Amino acid sequence: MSLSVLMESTPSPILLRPSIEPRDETSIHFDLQKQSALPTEFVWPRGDLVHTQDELNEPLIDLQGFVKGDVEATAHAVELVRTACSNHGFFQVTNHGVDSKLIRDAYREIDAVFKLPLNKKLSFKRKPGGVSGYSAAHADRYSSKLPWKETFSFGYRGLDSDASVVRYFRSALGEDFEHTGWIYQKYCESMRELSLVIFELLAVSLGIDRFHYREFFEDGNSIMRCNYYPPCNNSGLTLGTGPHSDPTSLTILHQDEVGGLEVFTNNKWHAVRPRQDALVINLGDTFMALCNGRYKSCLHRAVVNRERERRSLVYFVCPKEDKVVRPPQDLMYRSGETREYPDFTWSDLLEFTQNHYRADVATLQSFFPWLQSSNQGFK
Ligand SMILES: C=C1C[C@]23C[C@H]1CC[C@H]2[C@]1(C)CCC[C@@](C)(C(=O)O)[C@H]1[C@@H]3C(=O)O
Ligand SMILES: O=C(O)CCC(=O)C(=O)O
Ligand SMILES: [Fe+2]
Repeated sequence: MSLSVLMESTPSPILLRPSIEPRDETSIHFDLQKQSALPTEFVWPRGDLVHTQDELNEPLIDLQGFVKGDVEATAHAVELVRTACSNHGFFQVTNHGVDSKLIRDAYREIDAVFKLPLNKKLSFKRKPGGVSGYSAAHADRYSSKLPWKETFSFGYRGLDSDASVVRYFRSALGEDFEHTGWIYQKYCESMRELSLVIFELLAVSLGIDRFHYREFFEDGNSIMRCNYYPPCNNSGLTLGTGPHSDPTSLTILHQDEVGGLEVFTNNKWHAVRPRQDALVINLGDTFMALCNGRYKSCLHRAVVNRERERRSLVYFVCPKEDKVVRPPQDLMYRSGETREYPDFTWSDLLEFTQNHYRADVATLQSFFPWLQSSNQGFK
């Protein structure tokens, strides 16, 4: 579906409330776990709330054969990835090598964080312009279409010899959460390992050097985000996460058994079936630029429900901030393609999404004019 048509059917990108000075904190936090009526700030436009009964027909890719170098299994995985990524950029992987006990431990630990009293959670709230910390519905950043969710995010530097995740948990939440820090240190290390395998699979499917993307991301700095979606009395009027494509490169998401992740493709929303033994993989805007638009970064959202809380663990893979994002030469020469996107850095796109623009369906289209006008990038 062309972006312009998509744009008509989804809300125009909204700009943030001027992010120079967030409003007075005391007036903008919501305790979603104690909310009875739905505040108007959480009501979304009707066009964003279209309900779906359809399920996404994304492939379930068994990684075991690919990792072992089995020729037939690799050919099968490559074909499934190529088709899915050319269409909507979503697929699920099994035999991914991430310990199922580690995933269970990660949910148990983050449940304890989200169950803390609101004033304790606000003691480690996200600082303006930053990524790490707690947020209640992003109410300090936006003044309308607030997402019905609490989030807790932190950065993860690959090749992390100094256990920075543990140090962050200890400094932000206190000694009592050091154990939680170790669980997420291990979780992020597992996510990084899996992401590098996925990048090899993507490179093979694009017919380029198998290690190209692996080497590009090896020293990357990623973002771990835990989403907590409380039950909502008026779940049909709000969204847990609004329609967007991820500005990042690759997303590795585990959703609990409740379900709620939906993908917009073929002009309709499609639910992604929860599979506790699988991980959902989707491409982000930065990877779309890294493959010159061959593969799609796709619009998706998260819906909520009246009865059950829902959680998702989302690992966003990002390159080192200052690396220039451009597609590999041999992807361009072989097919004689012209460039779809100008050079940029993740540092500039992250700055744009954190301080100037709310990531939605048109983030890249809005980013490049900003980049040019604000003389960012190559100073
Ligand atoms: C770089 C990022 C910005 C967001 C977190 C990561 C990748 C996904 C982005 C996000 C989830 C897209 C929807 C809007 C958003 C504001 C959210 O609902 O959380 C986005 C994240 C963010 O800006 O914090
Ligand atoms: O919670 C989900 O299933 C989706 C969340 C998401 O898309 C995001 O955090 O970028
Ligand atoms: Fe997303």
